[in-house]
Amino acid sequence: MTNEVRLKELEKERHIGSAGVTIERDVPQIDMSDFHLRRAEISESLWEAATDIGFFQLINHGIPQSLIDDAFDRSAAFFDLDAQEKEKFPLKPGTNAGWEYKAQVRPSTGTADQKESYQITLPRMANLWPRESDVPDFKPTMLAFERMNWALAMRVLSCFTSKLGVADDLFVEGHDPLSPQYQSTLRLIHYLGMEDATPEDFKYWRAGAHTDFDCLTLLHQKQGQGGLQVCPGKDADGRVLGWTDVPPVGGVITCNIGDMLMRWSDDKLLSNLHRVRMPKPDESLGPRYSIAYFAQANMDTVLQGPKGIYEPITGHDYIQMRLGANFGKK
Ligand SMILES: O=C(O)CCC(=O)C(=O)O
Ligand SMILES: [Fe+2]
Repeated sequence: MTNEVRLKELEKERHIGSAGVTIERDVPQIDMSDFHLRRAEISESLWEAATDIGFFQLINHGIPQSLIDDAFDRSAAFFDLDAQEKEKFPLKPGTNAGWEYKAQVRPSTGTADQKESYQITLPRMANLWPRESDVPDFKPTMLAFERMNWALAMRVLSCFTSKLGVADDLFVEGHDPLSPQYQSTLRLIHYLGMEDATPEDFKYWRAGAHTDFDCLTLLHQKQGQGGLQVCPGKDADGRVLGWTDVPPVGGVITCNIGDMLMRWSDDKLLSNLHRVRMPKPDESLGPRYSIAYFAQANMDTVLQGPKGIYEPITGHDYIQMRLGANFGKK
């Protein structure tokens, strides 16, 4: 990979760690019901959002609420295990699989996110699943949830193909879940409760400002557990344009375009900054749980935009470059 590639995406993350101002903006809601009948209309709305703010929320998306609830419930049960139990499933740098505690340092802030996470990247899960007796139903719930998120992500991505002028099945082929090269990730996240925190602790971020590495992120939030803020870019002088709170509504899936798709679309689809702030004094200080599915093109997928303005890069090389900058690999 060239130095320009390395610099462009990573530079975007630097110098953006400060609090900034808050601005109210609409994050478009897109109704996915009757998808096959309404495909053209849905595709228009998705394109409009993805080429503008880069964020949108899906409603009537087809993932059953009972499965979302089960996934959050099993996630909390996993994080409730003692640290020495969770340490049996360590995240190995560069793998996006396993458990980490305050290990992700964002280039924008230089400090670790105040969270723990457990990541599921299916071909890399040997010895990383908790036992059935420790967290009953964890694996079957997560396998079902992972696959439904994949299917929804592919549905959304397929809506971009005709406008981009690429093959209808480009993204589905490029994220083939049956391939050993599959590297999309389901990440369970637990932001630590702040009930016993000191004023000093509030100087950190639950998740520092960043853009995602992937093609498309599907983020599940819990009703009332807010903090996610998005920023649609910078002005001509490189100042961020202000942060917008994304209301946490249960069952609604907040989506954003990631850097991999921005590059693959020759910068047509926009990957924008976001972060998770600490609760304010009048907000709940309790823990926050979220679950993100990151659709990341398979390791052997070659990312090359239709106009070819960037040099081709494999999914493998792209993700490794970004993981190295966040988890201190290499
Ligand atoms: O937990 C959230 O609301 C956002 C998480 C996020 O942006 C990420 O993990 O990339
Ligand atoms: Fe993110």
